[in-house]
Amino acid sequence: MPPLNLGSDQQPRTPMDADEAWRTTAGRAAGTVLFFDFDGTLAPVGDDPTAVQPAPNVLAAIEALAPRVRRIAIVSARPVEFLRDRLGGLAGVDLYGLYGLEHSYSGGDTVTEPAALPWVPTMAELADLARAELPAGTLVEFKRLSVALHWRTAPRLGEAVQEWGQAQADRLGLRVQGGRMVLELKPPVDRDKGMVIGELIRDAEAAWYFGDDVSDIRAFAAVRARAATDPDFFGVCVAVANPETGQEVADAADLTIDSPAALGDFLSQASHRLA
Ligand SMILES: O=P(O)(O)OC[C@H]1O[C@H](O[C@H]2O[C@H](CO)[C@@H](O)[C@H](O)[C@H]2O)[C@H](O)[C@@H](O)[C@@H]1O
Repeated sequence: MPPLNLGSDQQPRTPMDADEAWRTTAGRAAGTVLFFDFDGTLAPVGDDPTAVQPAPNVLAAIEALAPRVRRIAIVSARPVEFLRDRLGGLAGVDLYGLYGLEHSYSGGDTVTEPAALPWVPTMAELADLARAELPAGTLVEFKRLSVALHWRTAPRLGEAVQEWGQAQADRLGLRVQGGRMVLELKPPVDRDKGMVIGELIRDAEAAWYFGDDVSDIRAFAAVRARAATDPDFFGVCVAVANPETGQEVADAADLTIDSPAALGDFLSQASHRLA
């Protein structure tokens, strides 16, 4: 598949220069939505998924941007409660967890997609089975409505873990989502980052999406699709570089930023442009 930003019907009208892009956004800031993935975008990746924290400067930058745009949302594969814990101090930011199977608007209660709830017991059993059957070195992350199988600290296990995960998905009728040294098993419920973004930008005038991994490419595609049908809509897709799946993501983006810390600097500068 050609990179999304080179497809003949999806050619971005986005200026590739970030200064120009923020100037264009400033003219429609009240109709602008900013979306951020969490792991690898706001937070640097580490060995232990429970230990990661946002890069020091990103939360302050998002806080400064929030009053200047219509809406800010975090769209992640993490549960909403995890995001709330890590981003707790951020007022007025919407959280979409588990690829949109959960959400919380502006600090409100967490709402779960009803169609996913019957899958909780299956996921719990699957996590137990993974812990029992997968070789030592695999990290099993149970997220209530999904199970992530990690091999970051034991890269040699990647192939075996993916084979096991795919076999379980086939057996149980689950969906799989690949990522950075991780395979995730999810309920067969139609919800992904692209669907979330597509719904949230229906009446927006501009949107920026910042992401680092392959699941974020669907979100980029939703921004592109909106731009393709509305010449007045202004969409920008930004990749945060990663050494694993990053090339594919960068190929689909308008801009690439080096790291979560660099994203913090980029957003701080942006908040001055939207002032
Ligand atoms: O949608 P995201 O917010 O980007 O979440 C994607 C996955 O992120 C986490 O895994 C990744 O980050 C870990 C911590 O840095 C790292 O150890 C792992 O190798 C990465 O794949 C999270 O643990 C997963 O559940 C998410 O699916």
